[in-house]
Amino acid sequence: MSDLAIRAGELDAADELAKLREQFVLDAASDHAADAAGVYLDGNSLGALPTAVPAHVADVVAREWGQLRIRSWTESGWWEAPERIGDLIAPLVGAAPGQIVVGDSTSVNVFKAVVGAVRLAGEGRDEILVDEGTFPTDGYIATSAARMTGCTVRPVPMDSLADAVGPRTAAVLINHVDYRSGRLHDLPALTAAVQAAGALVVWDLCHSAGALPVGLDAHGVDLAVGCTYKFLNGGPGAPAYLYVAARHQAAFDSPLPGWNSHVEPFGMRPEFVPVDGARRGRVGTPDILSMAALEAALGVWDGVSVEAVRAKSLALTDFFLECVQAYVPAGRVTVLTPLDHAARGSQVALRCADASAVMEELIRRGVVGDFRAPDVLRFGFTPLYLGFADVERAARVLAEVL
Ligand SMILES: Cc1ncc(COP(=O)(O)O)c(C=O)c1O
Ligand SMILES: Nc1c(O)cccc1C(=O)C[C@H](N)C(=O)O
Repeated sequence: MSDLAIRAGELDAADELAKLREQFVLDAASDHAADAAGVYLDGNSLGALPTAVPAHVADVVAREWGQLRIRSWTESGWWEAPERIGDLIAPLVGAAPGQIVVGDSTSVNVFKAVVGAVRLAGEGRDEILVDEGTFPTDGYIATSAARMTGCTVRPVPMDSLADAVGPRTAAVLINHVDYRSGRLHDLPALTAAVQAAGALVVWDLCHSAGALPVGLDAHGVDLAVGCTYKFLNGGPGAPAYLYVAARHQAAFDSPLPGWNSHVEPFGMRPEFVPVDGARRGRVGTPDILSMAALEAALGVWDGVSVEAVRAKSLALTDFFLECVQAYVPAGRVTVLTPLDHAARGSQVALRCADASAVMEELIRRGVVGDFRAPDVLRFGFTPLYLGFADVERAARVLAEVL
């Protein structure tokens, strides 16, 4: 056994979060090659299945839908689900209750948040800034939102964002963690810089929520969105969420007012009168079955602190980098993810020739990460269910493949 494999065993033995792995379904019916136990490093794309989910979803289907039918909207708490589940996510992103509503996709919530931010910014501001490396959907939607609000959209490199924001800027849309490189952007400093110029900031938390502390309230963020199928393990297509800071809620003017965000949904009135609070971010009927899976998945967080998860995430990525350096032939990969903890999310991205073929072979051998064009191997680290032995094994298999 190598020194690193021995160290991995010691680190796992000392890991306070190691027990949480039992709350996930991992490797039960895996069909990967028998000589390599599976390592799931793609929780930054689709989190693993929490064991509590199937029974809860089955109950919602069989009893709440099957037997109670329409009564479940009131008797099973279906109607309140978007805000109730929003309040379960709130502590994970540092928000007080009453500011997060769950529903729709991240893309749709980006639209609500960006148009909402431009409207909140008021007259005389006609520019939306987006971070240059943004996940594509955010850029597409910001561009469309700009067309619809009479704004122009300007992609800016993150290092010059604080200088780029100015008196014409209405809103700035930033990915908290860059999906490709894993770089963590400085939310407190950038929020302050945007607001000092009189603009509003919208943070996309897809790659940070559930992996590291966000501190939405503490840092005075205006609006935020995120998905729940990555580090929150809500399942494929799980509903996303929208955060509107309490101080903006009364003036938040959603571009997608629906009957669910009406003050009196069952009044069936022709004119729209928005409801107060987080519910104003709703549009139509909540997707109850997906919400049921998400609600059960969030139970994993009972008694778990995001700070502990962050500490383990950094330890896992540090250890992976150390193993890669020790095992992989020099010069074969380039690390794209910042080494500085303050600038690192919960993934490691490696640039590598033939990255697509390399990832295909890794997956065949049971080490599941993903490939992002043109040449990036991406490995996501979910501290709730990954251990140090997994990490050591993944680096060893990578070296074998390379
Ligand atoms: C940063 C980021 N924003 C948005 C999305 C897209 O979200 P959705 O498919 O929920 O609209 C993703 C991933 O799919 C993402 O990584
Ligand atoms: N949402 C996804 C999907 O429906 C299929 C495959 C991948 C995804 C992803 O989430 C991709 C992810 N946002 C990324 O960072 O690349």
